[in-house]
Amino acid sequence: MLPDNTEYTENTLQHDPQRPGAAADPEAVRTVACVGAGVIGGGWVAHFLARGYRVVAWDPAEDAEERLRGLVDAAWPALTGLGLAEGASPDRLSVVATLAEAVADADFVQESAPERLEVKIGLLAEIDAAAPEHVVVASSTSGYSMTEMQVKAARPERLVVGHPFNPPYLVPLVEVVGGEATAPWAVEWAAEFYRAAGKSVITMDRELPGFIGNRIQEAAWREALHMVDNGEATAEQIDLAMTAGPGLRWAFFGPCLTFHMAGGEGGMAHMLDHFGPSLKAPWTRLESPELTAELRDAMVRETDEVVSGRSTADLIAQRDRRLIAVMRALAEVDAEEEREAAEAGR
Ligand SMILES: NC(=O)C1=CN([C@@H]2O[C@H](COP(=O)(O)OP(=O)(O)OC[C@H]3O[C@@H](n4cnc5c(N)ncnc54)[C@H](O)[C@@H]3O)[C@@H](O)[C@H]2O)C=CC1
Ligand SMILES: C[N+](C)(C)CC(=O)CC(=O)[O-]
Repeated sequence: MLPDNTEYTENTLQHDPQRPGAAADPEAVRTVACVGAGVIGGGWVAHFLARGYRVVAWDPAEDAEERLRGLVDAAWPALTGLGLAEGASPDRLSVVATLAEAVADADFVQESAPERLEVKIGLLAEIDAAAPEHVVVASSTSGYSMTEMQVKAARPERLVVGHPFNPPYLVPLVEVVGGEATAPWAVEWAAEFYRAAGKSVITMDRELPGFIGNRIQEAAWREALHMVDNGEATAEQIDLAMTAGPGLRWAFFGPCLTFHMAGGEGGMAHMLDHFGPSLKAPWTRLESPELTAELRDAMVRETDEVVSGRSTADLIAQRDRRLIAVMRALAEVDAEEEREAAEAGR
């Protein structure tokens, strides 16, 4: 990101005749509006503040400002430990009384309101009506397609999905995808902006229910629900199976590379030839269980056992420390491998 007094002079995006000339360079964004400031909106606020942006937030809840400032204060030590951008400060946050004020001077808008389609449709239309016309607006939705959400906006071409992972101030991934009425420049702009803001970006060229990350983790989640529903495994066993098993590997090799290694020297080809037929057995029951009241209650009860009295604030602190530890450890290994490669002249 550029300092406050930097003037935007050059367009780094590929030329797109549809793109309004006034759209700021993604690298020159100074002010981000965050609409909705709960778990995810608040996490975005903390992230953008830590990257040195000015953030203007709006949330209709009465206690929103207090909650938001509490979230930022709780995240700040972790963010400081990771390294703040120059000038980054919680003092650069303003919480305003209206949506119109929040987006009036924004260079980018991140919407993180409740996951209800009618709320998203109405809110995106309101943001679109109030925000400067060249500004890209992203929704944090974890499931709706932009095609469904942009139907009432007058300028749907600048609306994109920017799907984060919790907490957005630590987990780097954002999935960016447009709807049928979104212009390609807006998708490209959002991806470049998120990269400039320190995120790891996947740009999707088509809408997919659940995007990519949720599609994968919800497959695991569906199986967890099945097992609890059938009394086959407890929440504690499911969590341990993941954290002491596949989850540990997935922090650095994804499921494809992990299973490539399951095939030894023969790699993925041998893995599929060897285990393919037997892997089909569990696939045959991959339909969603009914989320009955009983299953809901069993899941809540068992998860409470895993929580075992810890407060949400304690869990957030534990989660953040562990995420940072994993990220630091991986960064150290990366640096060590780079040094070794340089020494070996690779
Ligand atoms: N919680 C999670 O793990 C993730 C959530 N998301 C997405 O982020 C979005 C927000 O979810 P959460 O932060 O979890 O929900 P949340 O319930 O924690 O926060 C929602 C916030 O929106 C505010 N709000 C209510 N009506 C509003 C309106 N009309 N306009 C603006 N704000 C309004 C509420 O006061 C609340 O502070 C959803 O679209 C969700 O799918 C995406 C990734 C992960
Ligand atoms: C639970 N969730 C579907 C809202 C989760 C996400 O969308 C991403 C995440 O943080 O895991």
